[in-house]
Amino acid sequence: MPEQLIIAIDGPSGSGKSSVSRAVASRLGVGYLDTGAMYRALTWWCLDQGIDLDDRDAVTDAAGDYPLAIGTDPEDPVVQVGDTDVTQAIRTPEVTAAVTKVATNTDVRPILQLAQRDLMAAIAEDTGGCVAEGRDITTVVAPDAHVRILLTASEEARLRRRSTELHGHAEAEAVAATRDSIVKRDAADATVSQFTTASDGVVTVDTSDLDFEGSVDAVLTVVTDRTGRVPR
Ligand SMILES: Nc1ncnc2c1ncn2[C@@H]1O[C@H](COP(=O)(O)OP(=O)(O)O)[C@@H](O)[C@H]1O
Ligand SMILES: Nc1ccn([C@H]2C[C@H](O)[C@@H](COP(=O)(O)OP(=O)(O)O)O2)c(=O)n1
Repeated sequence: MPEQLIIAIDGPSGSGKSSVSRAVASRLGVGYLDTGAMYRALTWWCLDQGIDLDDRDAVTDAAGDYPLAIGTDPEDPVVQVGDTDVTQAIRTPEVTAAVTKVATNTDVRPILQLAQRDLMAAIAEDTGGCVAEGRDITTVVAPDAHVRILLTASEEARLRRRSTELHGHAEAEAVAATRDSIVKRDAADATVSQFTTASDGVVTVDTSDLDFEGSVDAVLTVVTDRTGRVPR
């Protein structure tokens, strides 16, 4: 059994990465890293500072020195930039619409990827492990993780979940309003990361027909099979 348990989870928007990863980290008693929140917080910072997201160099400079403090407690992952708590602000439709410009800036990515590796090591040192989730964790940030999972779900299920989360229901109008933020963003994000099919050694967990607890259990089963670690 590895002393420090590193778990990498990738997948498209709405597959359940954040919520499932948090629950998995809690059940294993280890820390959590939401790498998407780092791209979102950088986007929020650029918008707040009046940095033009089309100015690749300016955004790259910001990536190197934005004052991010990311919470790694899976029960309460607070995100702060400077003195501002941006936990909610980074989930607004404005940031969601803009984040792809930052995430597809190929000069920004290596800077955040390096920061993510350092954070994962620090979290593992502190808590005995780390569950990190995003789009390129299994392939680029932590290809040596003890457990690597691609969390997927059908487009229909992902639209239904996000629509319910944002609008309280999944009626046709709400699903249509959600479509761009899922489908278009995934297509753009997929140009810089490989999260639509599993790379060698990455286990696919399809949650289309699972409820939330079922998804958590499916991931924990992979963890136990691979590492012998039994959740609490
Ligand atoms: N297996 C599941 N069944 C039903 N709802 C789920 C499932 N997994 C996640 N959800 C819900 O779907 C929404 C999107 O999940 P989230 O974790 O934000 O996905 P991602 O981080 O992949 O974008 C959340 O409201 C979450 O509670
Ligand atoms: N490791 C990562 C994590 C997120 N991203 C991108 C992909 C998304 O458009 C944004 C925000 O990611 P986030 O996981 O918060 O997005 P969703 O909530 O799943 O829709 O950042 C990335 O390119 N690489």
